[in-house]
Amino acid sequence: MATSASATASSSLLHRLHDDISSLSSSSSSSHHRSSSLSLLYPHKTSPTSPRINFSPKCSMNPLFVMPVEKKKKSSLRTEAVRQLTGSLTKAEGFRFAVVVARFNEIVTKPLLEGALDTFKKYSVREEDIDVVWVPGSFEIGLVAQKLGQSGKYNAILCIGAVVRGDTTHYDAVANTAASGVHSAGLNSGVPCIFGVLTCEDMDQALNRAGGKAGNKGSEAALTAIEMASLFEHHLKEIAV
Ligand SMILES: Nc1c(NC[C@H](O)[C@H](O)[C@H](O)CO)[nH]c(=O)[nH]c1=O
Ligand SMILES: CC(=O)[C@@H](O)COP(=O)(O)O
Repeated sequence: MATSASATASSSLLHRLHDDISSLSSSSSSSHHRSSSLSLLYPHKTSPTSPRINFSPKCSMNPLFVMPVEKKKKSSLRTEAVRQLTGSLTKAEGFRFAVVVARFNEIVTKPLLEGALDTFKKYSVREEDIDVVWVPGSFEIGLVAQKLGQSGKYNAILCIGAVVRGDTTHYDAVANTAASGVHSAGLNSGVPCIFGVLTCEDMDQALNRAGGKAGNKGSEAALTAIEMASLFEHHLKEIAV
């Protein structure tokens, strides 16, 4: 509640304000201007020429009136503060990576690998912290990725291959197995295994994604490896398995 001294101070302030407005309204030319200018000051006014001022402490016009802040209702759907965890791309120095790369379609997988290594270097990953392991084809990637993940030596495993459709349904077996193999390696080892294996209808599609007009998917996969390594190292390591 306002004290009597402050109530007196506020009422003289409001009177002065009222006098100013009266002089304003008598000098203003158009009733519209008058009512609009008054409405800015007296949003609850009852008429343009005789604004009503309520000195009640509960009145919003009283300068001592404190608008009650509606107590934020806690929703069962949301907490007060939502934590958001994400991996950083700026703290890659010191991370260790293994790269499993298929030799099949080497004309494609070699530039994919080079794109990945360039990206690791750009993000300060040391050369001595990268091991490259060659396998015959994409079908073999999953098993080797899991073995490397289970070694506990790496922050992430990057898997690179190029599966290109031929005349038979062999493509489906290799592509599907490569994908499920890399996925299982991550789940079984608990180490991020990144799927950088192209699955393409023809060689043009593959070359376009190995440094051609569609970019370099090996480089993109290396960025994913860095982000996942950071997420696990900086945010998920303490979480009990
Ligand atoms: N056709 C492709 C293959 N085929 C080979 C398999 O990956 C595997 O090495 C073989 O079946 C023996 O187990 N591999 C690719 O990476 N890309 C292809 O297009
Ligand atoms: C993905 C494959 O295995 C494929 O390249 C093999 O070619 P094809 O189906 O003509 O034997």
